[in-house]
Amino acid sequence: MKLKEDKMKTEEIIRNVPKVMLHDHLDGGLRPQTIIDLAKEIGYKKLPTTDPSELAEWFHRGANKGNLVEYLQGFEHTCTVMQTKEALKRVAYEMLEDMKKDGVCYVETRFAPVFHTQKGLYYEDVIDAVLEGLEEGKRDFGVGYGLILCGMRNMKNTLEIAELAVNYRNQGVVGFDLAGEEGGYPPKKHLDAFQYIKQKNFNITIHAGEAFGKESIWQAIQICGAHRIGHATRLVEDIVFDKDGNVVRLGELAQYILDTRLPLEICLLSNVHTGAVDKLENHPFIILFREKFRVFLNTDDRLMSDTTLTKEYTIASELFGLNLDDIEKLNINAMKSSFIPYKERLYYIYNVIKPGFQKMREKLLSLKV
Ligand SMILES: O=c1[nH]cnc2c1ncn2[C@@H]1O[C@H](CO)[C@@H](O)[C@H]1O
Ligand SMILES: [Zn+2]
Repeated sequence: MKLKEDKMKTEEIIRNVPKVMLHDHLDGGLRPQTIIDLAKEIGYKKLPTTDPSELAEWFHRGANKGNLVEYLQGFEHTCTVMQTKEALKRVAYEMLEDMKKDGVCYVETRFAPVFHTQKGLYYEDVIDAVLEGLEEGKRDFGVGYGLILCGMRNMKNTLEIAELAVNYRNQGVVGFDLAGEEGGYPPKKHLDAFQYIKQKNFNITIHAGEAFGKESIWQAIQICGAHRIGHATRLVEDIVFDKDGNVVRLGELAQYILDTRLPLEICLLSNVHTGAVDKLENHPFIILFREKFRVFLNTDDRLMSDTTLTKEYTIASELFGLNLDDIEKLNINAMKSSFIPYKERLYYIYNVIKPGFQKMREKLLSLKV
């Protein structure tokens, strides 16, 4: 965005327009101070410091190693302090407060119930506590939410998690995801879980094309029936470029994804930290956006990737030259892709997102920037 710095900064503009986020891990977005408080309550000694900014830095350093396996190690600490109903509720509630500050009007957050039963909670206790925190957060901060339950690729209980997701469909759970280390754990190993979700007319998103190639994306869509893909970074492997980097031709998978408007949940910074891309400048997001794929931006793990949705969009604006219309388009893409009922999606688009962007345009006009 070409704006005069002294009038309104790009970041401030982006923070103040209504945004939608569909890929955010609840256990990857704790406030450092909350981790410190919760660790103290349970006598957890493995944190390196009780200083919140040092702790944030430590998590980020641990995640920023260029591979998914090391990136995922930090979750051991966040999950360890999320083993009571109170802790789960607090984290969920604070997440919505943080979304409000970030200018997010609707969020789909996700987590894996299997990581929260170390101290004897049942799955239902875990999910109830998270939903309670989300419901209170929605009431206090006015941010809409949907909850996605993650099955883990390296575990065998994904059908059970899929069943739980369906059981909670009328209480705030909107879909089922497959997360965790990608290499060596193809999604087709969890076909029973995906078939169950499909039979129940429910929603599937799958992490794919992050640490493994386009085959993983193909399998997630065509074998497992994913309605959305998390990351899909390596879909570029299915696009042919000329020597100047212009798109010459899409492969069959990329063409299918484009034509069927299959949503891609793009996470810029996280992809650099896990090594899915070598640097931000080389992220295929802008190619996919210009080719009119249904893409939008997300944070993935705010704590590990030291990010917010405002930051992701600000970086994209500065790096790839997005303007306000582009940012509106991306957020409408996100809302169209959400797992809530169609009429609710329309409500957000026409009553929240479009008026919010229009208000910002008028404000910018009045400032003559
Ligand atoms: O970028 C990612 N790729 C794959 N798995 C992830 C990513 N970020 C987090 N998780 C995994 O999802 C679980 C549930 O939220 C987290 O505990 C983490 O293990
Ligand atoms: Zn993720």
